[in-house]
Amino acid sequence: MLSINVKRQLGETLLDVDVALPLQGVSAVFGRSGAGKTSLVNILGGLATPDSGEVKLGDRWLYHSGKHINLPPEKRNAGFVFQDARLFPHYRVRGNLNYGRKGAKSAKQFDSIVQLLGLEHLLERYPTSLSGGEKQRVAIGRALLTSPEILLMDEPLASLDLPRKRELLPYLQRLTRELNLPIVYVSHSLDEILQLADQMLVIDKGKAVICGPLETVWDSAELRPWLSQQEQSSLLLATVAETHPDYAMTRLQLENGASLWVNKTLRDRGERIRVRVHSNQVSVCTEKPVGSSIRNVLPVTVEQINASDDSDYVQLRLQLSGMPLWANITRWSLDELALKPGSAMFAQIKGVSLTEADLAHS
Ligand SMILES: Nc1ncnc2c1ncn2[C@@H]1O[C@H](COP(=O)(O)OP(=O)(O)OP(=O)(O)O)[C@@H](O)[C@H]1O
Repeated sequence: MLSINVKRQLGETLLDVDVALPLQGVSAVFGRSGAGKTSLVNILGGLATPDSGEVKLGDRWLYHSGKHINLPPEKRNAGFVFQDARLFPHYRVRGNLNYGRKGAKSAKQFDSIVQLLGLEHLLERYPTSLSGGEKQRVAIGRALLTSPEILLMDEPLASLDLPRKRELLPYLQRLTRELNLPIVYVSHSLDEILQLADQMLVIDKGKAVICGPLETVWDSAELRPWLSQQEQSSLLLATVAETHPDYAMTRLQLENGASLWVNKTLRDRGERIRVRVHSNQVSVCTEKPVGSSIRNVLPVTVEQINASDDSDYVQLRLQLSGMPLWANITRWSLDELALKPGSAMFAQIKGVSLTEADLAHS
């Protein structure tokens, strides 16, 4: 585990976090601007010192105020990737990659990281000739070549425009799948977190609001206040079952056996997938609709109705045989359908609303 129990006064905000993150997969640190995400990751990397507390990586203390332990960054065995690549302009890509490379590491490791990040054809170039996404790939390569025990990434896509984000994301996905390296990944983008994270820590005003497996945090009441109506969604776990013979659509088998058609051709049968279903794209009917254009009609039970006076819509938490599915409906619909907890309904989800950005490897 990466055990973090630290306090640090940041201007008017007290960063006060006590969590343990598993040393496998990607732990996303999510929160609003100014929540304390960068301060936390800087503390983990030794770039900032807490006022008190402890940080333990596996069985090694990185910081312990009581024992007066505070390892400098270079002794922490942590790779760091920042928002901006921070490459040395006077070194070629090869030189940047070699910087900080542990002497004993083999040429084989260098080649495999260069290949993983698609840097082969860039090795002799200088940073000024690289795109933002290419620079970040070099920065990631440089961090990996220090053979870190953990990789700390502070919004590595934040400074890139949308096309460059799209270009870099698949490399990050490959890296997280192919390297057995725990990653702490700071982001305020749920799109990135959906694609990359296994765990999620939510920080608000310096405090850890919730921390746990991605699906649990995604469904939690603690996360909901952070999300706009458009961002509200459910995460369903599924397996690729079959592609449609005539249309570019794929049937996913949900964990409870139900089917979901999505607007993408996925050929890896049996592949495990996470599906994000936007709450605005889920409607409910009291009877099974006939003659509907909507491809996904699933029997559900109303579990919870969240209505607040300051909101013009109502959030329904539905039970889809053991899986939570959220729907946003109007108050008018709520009243007219006389919905109550326990009501048996049919949920409708448009196949066309489930696109590539909503699907992630699980
Ligand atoms: N050394 C410092 N002295 C005083 N205040 C600080 C210091 N470092 C950070 N802060 C303040 O602490 C708060 C948290 O900052 P931090 O950069 O960690 O937030 P963040 O969640 O990473 O934000 P963003 O998403 O905008 O990068 C901010 O209000 C910031 O101004």
